[in-house]
Amino acid sequence: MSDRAEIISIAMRLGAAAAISFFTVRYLVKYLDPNYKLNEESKKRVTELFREIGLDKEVELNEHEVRIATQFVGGQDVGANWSDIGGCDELIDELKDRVILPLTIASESTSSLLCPPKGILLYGPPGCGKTLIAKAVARAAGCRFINMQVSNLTDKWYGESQKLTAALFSVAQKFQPTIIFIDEIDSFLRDRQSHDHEATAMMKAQFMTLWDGFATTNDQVIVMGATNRPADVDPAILRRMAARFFIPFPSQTQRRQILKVILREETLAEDTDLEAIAEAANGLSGSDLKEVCRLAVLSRAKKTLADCGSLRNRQILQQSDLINALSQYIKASRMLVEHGLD
Ligand SMILES: Nc1ncnc2c1ncn2[C@@H]1O[C@H](COP(=O)(O)OP(=O)(O)OP(=O)(O)O)[C@@H](O)[C@H]1O
Repeated sequence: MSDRAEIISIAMRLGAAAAISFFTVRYLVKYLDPNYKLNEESKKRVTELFREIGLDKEVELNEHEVRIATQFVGGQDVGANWSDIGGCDELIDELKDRVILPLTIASESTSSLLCPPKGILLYGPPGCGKTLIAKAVARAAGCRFINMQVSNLTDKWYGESQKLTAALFSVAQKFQPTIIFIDEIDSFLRDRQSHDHEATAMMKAQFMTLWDGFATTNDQVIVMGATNRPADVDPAILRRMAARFFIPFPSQTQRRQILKVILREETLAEDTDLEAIAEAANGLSGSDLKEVCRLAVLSRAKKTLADCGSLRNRQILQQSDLINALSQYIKASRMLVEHGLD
């Protein structure tokens, strides 16, 4: 074989070896990376979500930031409006003064005392509208809303949780103004305990350090937590959430207002007495009232179907529909208590 042919043959063998190595390494990286599939799915979800939210700015995100960005609330969910909330007028006024106003004037204000609080705690019994109110605040203030599921910050691989926690704050900063909402903050940032797993303890410490970092800048990133058990929240966290709002069980007047909001798109019979329903619904939360209304509308739909064969001519919701739904709901709740499930 001539020298030339030999050189070509060596070059071809080297090329083939390089190609095989390249594809082998690529294959190994792809299938040995435990988060490969998750990262690919996250990228797709984020692209879709950003389109929904109207986020068209080109921002570089690393793989951890992409996973966090899937927690942005978009589409239907982001729609909470003040008018979707019943019976909380005083609270809404307070939120407008203490949170929305500072957020909207932040860019023109020269005093650091005018900046919005970096931590907000919404506390009170379950189902009384904490999440609803948090979303409405984000919407009114024109903020991005990250509904942080704590499980998304915990990763079984060493060091990943810290990278995800760092990504949470960097994503929030890149898309500010942002509200990071953490439901049941007591279960994540609960009183630090000696038996906390080392990685969990490190993540909590890092969370607080990053949060403190934001507290001293002009970045508009707010951590908003909700809890039914404020006494279980780590005191260090409580101290960082200087703005606290109590959302209690609604009073009778508030229950009537909530019913009015929930039923605003229904046609009610003229003699409907929401005050009487509100009185009989003593002790129920906003979420309970929503279920009562759903049951009432459902039973009316069933009657319409039986009478007319279709829902095209929907019948008017009667007081009796609401009364029956309420007693059905209360009866079921009592059974839950009797069976020790509530
Ligand atoms: N004040 C209210 N006005 C209108 N609807 C309400 C109100 N409070 C609760 N609801 C209804 O109940 C649902 C559940 O409320 P939400 O999830 O905000 O309660 P929560 O206090 O965050 O509960 P949890 O502590 O269990 O997370 C809401 O989506 C809404 O439909």
